[in-house]
Amino acid sequence: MTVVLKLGGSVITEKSEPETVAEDVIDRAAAAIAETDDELVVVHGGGSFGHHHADRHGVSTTDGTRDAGAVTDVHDAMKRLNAAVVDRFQDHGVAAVPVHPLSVASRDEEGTLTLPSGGIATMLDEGFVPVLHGDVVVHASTGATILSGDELVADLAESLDADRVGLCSAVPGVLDESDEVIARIDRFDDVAAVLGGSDATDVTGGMAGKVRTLLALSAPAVIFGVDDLPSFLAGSSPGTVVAGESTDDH
Ligand SMILES: Nc1ncnc2c1ncn2[C@@H]1O[C@H](COP(=O)(O)OP(=O)(O)OP(=O)(O)O)[C@@H](O)[C@H]1O
Ligand SMILES: C=C(C)CCOP(=O)(O)O
Repeated sequence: MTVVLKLGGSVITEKSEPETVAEDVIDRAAAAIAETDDELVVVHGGGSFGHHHADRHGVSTTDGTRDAGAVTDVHDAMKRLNAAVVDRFQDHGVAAVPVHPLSVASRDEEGTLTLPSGGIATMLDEGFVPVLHGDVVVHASTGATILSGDELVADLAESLDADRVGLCSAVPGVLDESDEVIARIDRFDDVAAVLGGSDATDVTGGMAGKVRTLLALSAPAVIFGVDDLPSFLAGSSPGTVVAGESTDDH
């Protein structure tokens, strides 16, 4: 079983405080991940590391930069967060290894992502847990733009033919107007009215972007909070199941 798991930047960092890691949350995630026998790819978001640098330099998923210093500001911040995650995972016995998208991924002029996944597949075969992160990537005719962890998840889910996809976020699922968790989303229009951006500085779209991305996948995807991570990794679907029209379980 191949599982792609995103740890939201809002969960693993204190999103309101620049470059602050939520160590307790990373430790809880690591302990849960250490228990799974599945082949697991982890992707993490930017939280208080990537987004404010991107915002400061005016870089988004579509607005690019040709300023190398801006690229390294965003990328280096994400590498610092990635190193913190990988280190703590290894401390818990997880065979985590870092993968930095800037080094391998690119977008064409239309913004379509190419992320070679052969190395990641071999990491899985060899028992490693690749840990990727939202990043800045080169973009034809635009310089470099932001690649969100959510987009990475979607790309990897398809290229690795993942069986399950999970997004662990700061909320227990997608919430309706009464703040109740919506059990299942099949169509964007059914929930568009309750979907907002992110509470914090976030250049990649918050919850609305997440739901749109996940609806396009062929594997069923689940959005849940960190308390439900052990349950997700044990095979359950806590929180909100996002099952698009192309999803296998239809
Ligand atoms: N209907 C909704 N239900 C739940 N959360 C919502 C909703 N609308 C907007 N949000 C916001 O979306 C946020 C989750 O998106 P966000 O992009 O912050 O997540 P993340 O993936 O954890 O972080 P990052 O993008 O840094 O990786 C929630 O914390 C909440 O503020
Ligand atoms: C801002 C950067 C570099 C990462 C964006 O990834 P996300 O937090 O998953 O949206």
